[in-house]
Amino acid sequence: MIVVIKAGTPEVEISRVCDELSTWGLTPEKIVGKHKVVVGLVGETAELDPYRIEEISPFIESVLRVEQPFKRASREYRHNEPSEVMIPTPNGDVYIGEHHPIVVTAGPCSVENEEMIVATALHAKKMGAKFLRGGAYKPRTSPYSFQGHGESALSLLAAAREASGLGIITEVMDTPDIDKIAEVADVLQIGARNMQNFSLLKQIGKQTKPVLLKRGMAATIDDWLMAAEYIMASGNAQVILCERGIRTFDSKYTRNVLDISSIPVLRRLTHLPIMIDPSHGTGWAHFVPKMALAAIAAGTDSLMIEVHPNPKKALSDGPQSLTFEQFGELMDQVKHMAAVVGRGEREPAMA
Ligand SMILES: O=C[C@H](O)[C@H](O)COP(=O)(O)O
Ligand SMILES: C=C(OP(=O)(O)O)C(=O)O
Repeated sequence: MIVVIKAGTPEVEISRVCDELSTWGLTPEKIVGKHKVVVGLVGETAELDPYRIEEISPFIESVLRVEQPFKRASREYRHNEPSEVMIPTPNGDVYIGEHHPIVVTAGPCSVENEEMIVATALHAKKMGAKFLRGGAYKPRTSPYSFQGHGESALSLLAAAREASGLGIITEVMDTPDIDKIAEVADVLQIGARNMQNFSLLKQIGKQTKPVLLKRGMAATIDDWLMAAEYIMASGNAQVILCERGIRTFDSKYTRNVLDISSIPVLRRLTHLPIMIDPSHGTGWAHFVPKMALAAIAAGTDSLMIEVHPNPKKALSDGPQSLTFEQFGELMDQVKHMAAVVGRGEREPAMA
């Protein structure tokens, strides 16, 4: 349920409404949007009569039911206003959300050594990316495949952050690793394979860094939004949803099927920001640029692109990684497409 507060209502009156609703055994959450303040209500609201709530205060405009099972993640919960995630990085605060320029995250699948991760970070920065991606802990299909360098790769990510000023996005696979990864990462990634690891979701929701939640390869959009709900219900509302391709009957030409239609669907269902990963989505470097541009045209807020100094020698995901040169070309196209849809970098205002 949400309580829509009238414009211009004094703070003290909003607090009074929240205090009263707390005494009813509900958890009120004040959400300040660009146009409205709403109070989200979580708890046993099924039997509650909205008119009884409206009677609490003359400052209440309306009381609406949230019909979706994912309450906090639903678009209704913010009265149709998109949320944004703000991430402080050494190069400045980066916003990901519907009213902001397209943000690009780039980097290798795995952190292999200091030289390659720093070189990739510097190139990504030069081309306009805002985040460096790279796995220290790698979820691999085969136990015999390279599993990532683990903890020692975290200090290499820290070195790349320092050299480039880019924010770091890296995956957490296991609950005991959360704190040490959060010391280095600006955004914690939950990978496709862990999207429904509920104990991990609950723990990641208890820490304060933003979370990139990848869609499970066989997850419906409702499953995915319920996974986001787990994180939000544990206290962390800074969730970005990342579509990375789903499994279908046809895996002959692409590794996964990138569900571009999830973008407008998510827009309708949720206020959360969206990222698209065409690298895992297609599995082939050749297809990545077209799908990246299609994702911008369809309304994504951000992209995740795998880039490697020498994809042929990559320890993981080489075939889907762009070379530096290919990434530079793609970034030129991204800038054009972003401008076409009104999501280009804003020019600094003239003095
Ligand atoms: O991003 C890297 C993943 O670990 C990789 O895509 C897993 O794939 P694989 O282990 O099936 O090769
Ligand atoms: C493992 C990764 O991706 P996914 O979870 O989407 O397979 C990754 O981005 O490193």
